[in-house]
Amino acid sequence: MKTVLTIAGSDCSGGAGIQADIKTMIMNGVYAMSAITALTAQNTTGVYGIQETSPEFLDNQLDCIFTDIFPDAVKIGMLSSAEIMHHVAVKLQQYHAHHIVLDPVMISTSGHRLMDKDAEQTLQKELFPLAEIITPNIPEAEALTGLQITNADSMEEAAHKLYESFHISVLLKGGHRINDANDLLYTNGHGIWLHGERINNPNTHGTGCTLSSAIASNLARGFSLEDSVRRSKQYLTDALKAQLDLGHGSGPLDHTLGKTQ
Ligand SMILES: Nc1ncnc2c1ncn2[C@@H]1O[C@H](COP(=O)(O)OP(=O)(O)OP(=O)(O)O)[C@@H](O)[C@H]1O
Ligand SMILES: Cc1ncc(COP(=O)(O)O)c(N)n1
Repeated sequence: MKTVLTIAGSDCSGGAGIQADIKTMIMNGVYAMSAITALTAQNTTGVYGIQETSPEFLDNQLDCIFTDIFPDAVKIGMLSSAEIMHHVAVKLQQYHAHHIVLDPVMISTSGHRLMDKDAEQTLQKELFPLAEIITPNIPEAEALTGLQITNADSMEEAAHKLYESFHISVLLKGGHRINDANDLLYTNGHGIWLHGERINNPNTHGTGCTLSSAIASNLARGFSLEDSVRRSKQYLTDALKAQLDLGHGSGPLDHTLGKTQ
């Protein structure tokens, strides 16, 4: 069985973060492991507290994982501070980790900051160079490029700029636009539009975590980057289509695709 590690924050309500990642990995046919960067107290209505893991304890988790069950791919999610980022970068280099999928989680859907503003530079300088692909949403791509993204052309411009600046593949997610669910994969010097079916479902908590974990799972299983992204987008669409409705806010996905109902 192929193995995947998520380095991310815990969402106690189970919709995003580590919990969404592990559910996704199991459903995408890999063995899931986790190194927890922070505990969050959150639910479908918002984020009510963050307790960061100490950098030394994060090192301890990563050492335990990499010296025993080596991951075939790594997904990186919430990293709340520059210090945590630095420790993750050092360990990933020390162990020659590969197939790294980096979701630059900055602000939750509910509007809460999950990454210190002054950590954005460290993310770009220390972690982007290690990644095979980054998966920003539109607000994150705007923050990273300084461009305003209002349509398909400006999505292409921003993805191209990120690709040129960091020499890595980019999946610019279009979920924040209201009329479609089209994402742009920029790789090997050109953009590929992935046209998605917009599902009428207000419960989208954890879509970004789910997509990046599915991509890491598919890369671990040996699929090409483009195939991994396409398969993952289909999995996410199916999870939205299952129409789970839990909680008082933007609820979680049905990672089982309706199979347990
Ligand atoms: N209503 C929807 N129907 C179909 N696909 C969707 C819908 N909303 C979002 N998506 C898809 O979900 C994925 C994540 O997109 P989005 O831009 O929402 O990322 P995100 O903001 O990082 O997610 P998160 O909500 O976890 O922060 C993309 O593939 C996007 O196209
Ligand atoms: C621990 C953790 N990681 C990531 C997210 C982003 O997910 P979303 O934007 O769907 O709230 C989150 N809310 N919590």
